[in-house]
Amino acid sequence: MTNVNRIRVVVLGAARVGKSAVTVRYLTKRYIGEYSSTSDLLYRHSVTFDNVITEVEILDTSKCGDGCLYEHIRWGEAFVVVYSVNDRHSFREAQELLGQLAKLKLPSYYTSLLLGNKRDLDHCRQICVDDGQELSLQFGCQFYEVSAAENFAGVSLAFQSLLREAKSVQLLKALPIRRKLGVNSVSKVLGNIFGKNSKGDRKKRPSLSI
Ligand SMILES: Nc1nc2c(ncn2[C@@H]2O[C@H](COP(=O)(O)OP(=O)(O)OP(=O)(O)O)[C@@H](O)[C@H]2O)c(=O)[nH]1
Repeated sequence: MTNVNRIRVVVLGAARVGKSAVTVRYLTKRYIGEYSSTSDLLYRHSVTFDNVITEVEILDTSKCGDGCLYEHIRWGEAFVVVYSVNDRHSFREAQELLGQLAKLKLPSYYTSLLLGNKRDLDHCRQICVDDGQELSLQFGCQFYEVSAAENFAGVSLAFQSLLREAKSVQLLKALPIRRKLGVNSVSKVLGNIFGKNSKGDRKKRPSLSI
C-alpha cells in the first residue's frame, strides 16, 4: 500500500558529479565544497503540498555495485540522476542508470529527474543542453541544468518539480480502481448529463432555482 504522506527520493550518478552538493544545497540552501562521505546518507525533511505535510526521505548514494543499485531502485519512488556537464563519461552513466530504472520499475511507479550539474563550468562543457533534453525525452523524465556551486534557486526548482510530480503519481495510485464503462454505459451517463432518455427524447432539464 502506498504511503501518500512520504516520498522516497534516491540521488544517483557517477562519482564526483555533485550528488552531495545538490542534495545539501536543496536541503540547507548552502554550498559546501567538499564532502568526505564514502557511504550512503539518508536525510529527512518535510514539504507542504496543498496544505498537506509530506515527509521526504532523500538518499544521497555513493559508489556501489549492481546489487546495491538494485536495492536503491527498489527502495525509491522518485529518482534524481545527476551528471556533470563537463564530464562525458558521467552523462553516459546517467543514460545507463535511466535505462536500469526503466528496466526494473513499472513506468507508473516512479518519477525521475535528469540533472545536469556544474553548469558554471561552461568553458569546459562536454555535454550541451540539447543532449540532456534529448535524453530526458527518450526516458520521459524531467530535465534541469543547474550549478550547485552558484545557485540555490535552480536546484530547489528541480527538486520541487520532481516532488510535486511524485506526489501526483502517489495520489493517482492510491485512487480506487474504477470499473470500466462499456459503450452503452457511456451513452447512458451522457444521456443523464445532457437530459436525453434511451429513446432519444429530450428529458426536462434539471434546473437550479435559488
Ligand atoms: N564547479 C562546480 N563544482 C561542483 C559543483 N557541484 C559540486 N562540485 C564539486 O565537485 C566535487 C564533487 O562533489 P560531491 O558533491 O562530493 O559529488 P558526489 O557525486 O557526491 O561525489 P561522490 O559521492 O564522492 O561520488 C566537489 O569538489 C565539489 O565541490 C558545481 O555545481 N560546480
